[in-house]
Amino acid sequence: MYIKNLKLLHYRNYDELDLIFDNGINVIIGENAQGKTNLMEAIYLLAFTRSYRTSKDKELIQWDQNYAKIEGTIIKRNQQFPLEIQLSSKGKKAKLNHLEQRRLSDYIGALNVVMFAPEDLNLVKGNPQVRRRFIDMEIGQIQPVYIYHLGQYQKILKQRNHLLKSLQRKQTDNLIMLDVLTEQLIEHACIVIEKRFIFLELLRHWAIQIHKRISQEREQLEINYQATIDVLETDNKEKISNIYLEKFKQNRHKEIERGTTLYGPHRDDLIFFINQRDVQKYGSQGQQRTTALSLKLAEIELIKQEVGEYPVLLLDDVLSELDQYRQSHLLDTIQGKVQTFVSTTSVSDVKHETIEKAELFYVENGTIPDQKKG
Ligand SMILES: Nc1ncnc2c1ncn2[C@@H]1O[C@H](COP(=O)(O)OP(=O)(O)OP(=O)(O)O)[C@@H](O)[C@H]1O
Repeated sequence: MYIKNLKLLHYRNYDELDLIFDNGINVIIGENAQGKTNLMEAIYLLAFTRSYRTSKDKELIQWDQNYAKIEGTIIKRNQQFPLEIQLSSKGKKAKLNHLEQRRLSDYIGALNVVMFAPEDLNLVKGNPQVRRRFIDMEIGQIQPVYIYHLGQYQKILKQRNHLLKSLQRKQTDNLIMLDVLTEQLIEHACIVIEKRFIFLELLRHWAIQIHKRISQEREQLEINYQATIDVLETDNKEKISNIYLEKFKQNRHKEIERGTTLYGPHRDDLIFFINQRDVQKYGSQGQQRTTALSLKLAEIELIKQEVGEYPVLLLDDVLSELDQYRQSHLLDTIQGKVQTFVSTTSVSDVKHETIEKAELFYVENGTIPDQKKG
């Protein structure tokens, strides 16, 4: 799939923008603070309805305006799909084929995007939240129903935590309510964890072989899921549910004492091993980068496998962070099959052969003077 055109209105530092893109490589070039990342962010927003930089939609609206609009047409299975996001003080609207989609899960998945930014190099080294976000976003765009279950899980988790806090402070003794919320929580936890296991198996399939290739057959990558309960990836939902039930039963006092939910997918993590050693603890910076790159490339292949088309790739300021070898590997892999947006302050950061074939967009203070108008 690819994005044919993008229109921005009052978005960040873009007053009005109307661009046509190449279905190959598009390079966004500009000095610092001109609007390169804002453009990448707009494409990301079109896919996920939210930014990866802020949770406050208000920040996305141009300072002196009270609404913003992002429109794009995607081409998928040789058909055109218009997408639109409207932001205002009244909230957010997401339209697919000109029709407003009330449920997030009815919109997400229309446009598949894989984002690779310098923060992603932190995927291995960073905190567990970064890795959970990575799997949640990826599963969500392949299987939008996952977003629904995750949303329900988080909603119940919040209620349960609130109740545990009240129990801790002895403001209530409603243990029946705790049982009800625990049961509801487990129901969605099981679906979340089961979908994560399925995703992980697919991710492993691609990431391990890609990592092997980038490391020139020297390194064997392993990816483990670390849960807060003793569970096997082969366990079925019923078994997982029983394990959770038992865990919560045994630790009721501990949870009340701490005033929070101690078990569940919101506390799970991924652990990466190279040649059987924990990469987070023992890996060199290079090995951590190769792991992050392998995961991103695996994601691209996985989406192709599950959705039937390659996603759009956003490389936000990340090429300069990769050495020549890793950059070549990345660009050679995607060339000719994945529509890619590369942002950079200097064309010299991007391989010459790539620049030669790319469409170039020069950004200057929220405008692209030579834009190819849609
Ligand atoms: N809501 C907004 N309204 C108007 N301008 C904004 C808004 N939010 C951010 N900006 C401006 O957008 C610019 C930043 O753009 P962006 O983050 O895309 O920079 P960049 O070109 O990627 O730069 P760098 O190379 O430094 O990352 C800044 O000048 C900032 O002040």
